This record gives sequence, structure tokens and C-alpha cells, in this order.
Amino acid sequence: MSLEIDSVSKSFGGLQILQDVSIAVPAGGLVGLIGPNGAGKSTLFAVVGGFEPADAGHVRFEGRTLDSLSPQARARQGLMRTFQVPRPFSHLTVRENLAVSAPGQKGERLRFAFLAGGMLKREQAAIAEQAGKVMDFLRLAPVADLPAGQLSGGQRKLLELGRMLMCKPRMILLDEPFAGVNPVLYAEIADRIVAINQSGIGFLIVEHNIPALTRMVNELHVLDRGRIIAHGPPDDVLKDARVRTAYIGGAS
Ligand SMILES: Nc1ncnc2c1ncn2[C@@H]1O[C@H](COP(=O)(O)OP(=O)(O)OP(=O)(O)O)[C@@H](O)[C@H]1O
Repeated sequence: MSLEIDSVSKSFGGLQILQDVSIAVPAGGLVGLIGPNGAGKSTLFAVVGGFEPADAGHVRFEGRTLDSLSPQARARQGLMRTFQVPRPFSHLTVRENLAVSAPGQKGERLRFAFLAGGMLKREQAAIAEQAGKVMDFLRLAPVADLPAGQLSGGQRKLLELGRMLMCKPRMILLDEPFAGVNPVLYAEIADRIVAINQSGIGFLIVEHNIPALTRMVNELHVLDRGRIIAHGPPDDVLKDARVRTAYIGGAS
């Protein structure tokens, strides 16, 4: 397994938010996580991304334990949460937003950048080329030179994905890819997520829009009041009586 969330528990102020949560995502897997409001989905992403420590349990990625690593260190290992890419700079263009997302730019680190002018130029050219490829892949090329602040909700989601791709992740924890998106564009977003997945990048996706999510994922986990109550193929999980009860009589 590539990502192993192993018996993770977490409480805030004496309130148990996550209890013994285990989810495994294979390398290149496309797995969904649903649950009523307040079930603990964001808290789980915070723990897996390294933003909150777990009280008990472990998170492993590609065989390594991540428990003591910062979010940035986890991202360097190839595991990225949407939040690890900050909000786009609304005054910068799509192309510029992609370029500044590339990690480890030597220009940032070199105090005397003029000493390494040739190296910097080569690095900048490589970043510009990568940004171009990402824009083509995500069909953002027509808006390449628009400020990010002028993008539609759907285009912003694509830019968010693009900024993560600039960091070359192997697994993405994706938070609500369809939130704030015009339903007309759901298929476009889903199509690009599937295409990214087919390039070998795994996904664990939290999403409230269950029909849109289940058209993409091949495995679904359901969190209810901090516990995983069902997991498996989406069709089977959605027929599960416990899942129906969680949504009809649940916390939301
Ligand atoms: N930092 C915190 N301190 C105290 N309580 C918190 C904290 N973060 C989350 N909680 C509580 O944990 C519970 C689970 O919240 P969480 O945001 O993880 O659920 P969720 O499944 O993501 O919900 P939603 O679908 O509404 O986003 C809630 O009762 C919330 O109030």
C-alpha cells in the first residue's frame, strides 16, 4: 500500500473526533471519503497531511512512517494536501501562479543570485516549460495570461490541481474538488482528475457530492462520528444500511 492510515485516533478538548480510523490507498489508487457534516473528514486530512498530530495510530507513505514529519516534509516525500499549496495569488496570472508553485527554486535560496545567472536561467526555463505542459494537460492554456482572480470556480480548481502537479506529487489528498464549481463543469474536473490518476498519481478525495465522486472513484470509505462504518466498491457501500442511516439520521 502506498498510503496507510493505521488506527488513527484524535480528540480535541476531551471530545473524540477520530477513533481507530484505518484507510489504505494503493499506489495510483483513486479512493473517496464521504461522511455527514462533522464526521471528522477534515480532521483526518489534517492528521494525514501533518497539520495536526494524531493521539494514537500511524500514517505511513510508501513504507515510511510520517508521524513526526511536517506538512512540508510530507510534501517533499510526495504526499500533498490541497492546503499545502496556498491560495492562488489573485493578481498573478495562471502561468505565474504555476511557476511560483515549483518547489526548491534555487533563486529563492541564493543570496547572491548574480553568481549563478546561467543556472537560474536554465531553472526558470525548465519551470516555464513544465508550467506550459501542466496548462496544456489541464486545458488552462486559453487562460494562461489571465489573473487568477478572474477565473471561474472550476478553473480555480484546475489551477489548484496544476499548482500541485508543479510539485510532482505521487499522492494527493484532495478536499472537495466540486465545491464552488458550476455543475456544468463537474465532468471536466472529474475527467482531469482521472487523467492525472492515470498518469500514476494516487488520490484520496473528500467530497460531499456523492454522485459526482462515485463516478470517479473505485473505492469508497464512509466516516461517521469519527469511525469508518463502511468501505468497498461505491455501489455496495451506498447500499449499506449503516451508511443510509448515517446520512438520514446522522450528525448533519
Ligand atoms: N481544532 C479543533 N478544535 C476543536 N474541535 C475541532 C477542531 N477541529 C475540528 N473540531 C471538531 O471536530 C469535529 C469534526 O470536524 P471536521 O471538520 O473534521 O468534520 P468534517 O467531516 O470535515 O465536516 P464537514 O463535512 O462539515 O467539513 C467537529 O465537531 C468540529 O467541531
